[in-house]
Amino acid sequence: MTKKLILASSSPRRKELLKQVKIPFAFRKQDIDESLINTSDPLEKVQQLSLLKGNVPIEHKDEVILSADTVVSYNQKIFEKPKNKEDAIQMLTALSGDVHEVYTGVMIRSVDNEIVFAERTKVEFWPLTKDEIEWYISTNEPYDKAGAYGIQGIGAMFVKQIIGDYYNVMGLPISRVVRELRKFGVYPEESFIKGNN
Ligand SMILES: Cc1cn([C@H]2C[C@H](O)[C@@H](COP(=O)(O)OP(=O)(O)OP(=O)(O)O)O2)c(=O)[nH]c1=O
Repeated sequence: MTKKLILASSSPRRKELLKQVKIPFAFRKQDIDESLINTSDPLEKVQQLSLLKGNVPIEHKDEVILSADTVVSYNQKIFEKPKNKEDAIQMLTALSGDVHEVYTGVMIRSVDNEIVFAERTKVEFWPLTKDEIEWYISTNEPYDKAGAYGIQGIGAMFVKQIIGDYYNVMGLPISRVVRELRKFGVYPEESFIKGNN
């Protein structure tokens, strides 16, 4: 029997990506205290945060919970969402003309199973001018995004090349997620690949 996916994330990108591959879901979220996680290792951090975010109650035995967390890592520093304009300027100035990594941690949990994993994508930025950074921030695109940019939006113009999953940068490595969800009995609607995993 197909299980019911519950997304424990308010990220519009994650909703969009699940819809893109036609996986139906409902939404359940609770506020978490992100300061509880204080590791400086990005791989550890996104996995621990996805676990914390996914700690919502399972209300029915057929439910499967999905949660995720994304950070940017550059030069031993972790960039989350910028708190203000200065923060965004600092992040984009650091990322300019260099390679950084984007990590997304994912947690999938049912009544009798749980997995946590993370994907890493390398992103290289073209050199950015001060004016370009100022203008970009004035569009307000950076504020709800780790590292102060959106690869899927205006931020696309900064990206020289990537190695790894593009959708991982957007906040959810969707092709891996689809494969892992199959193991939990969650499939795209009217799936022809059901039972074929
Ligand atoms: C680098 C990058 C990040 N992002 C987004 C993905 C995530 O939504 C966000 C990082 O914040 P997260 O804390 O991972 O997620 P969120 O606060 O948006 O949602 P929730 O905690 O409810 O799950 O940055 C992009 O949309 N594009 C990009 O290119």
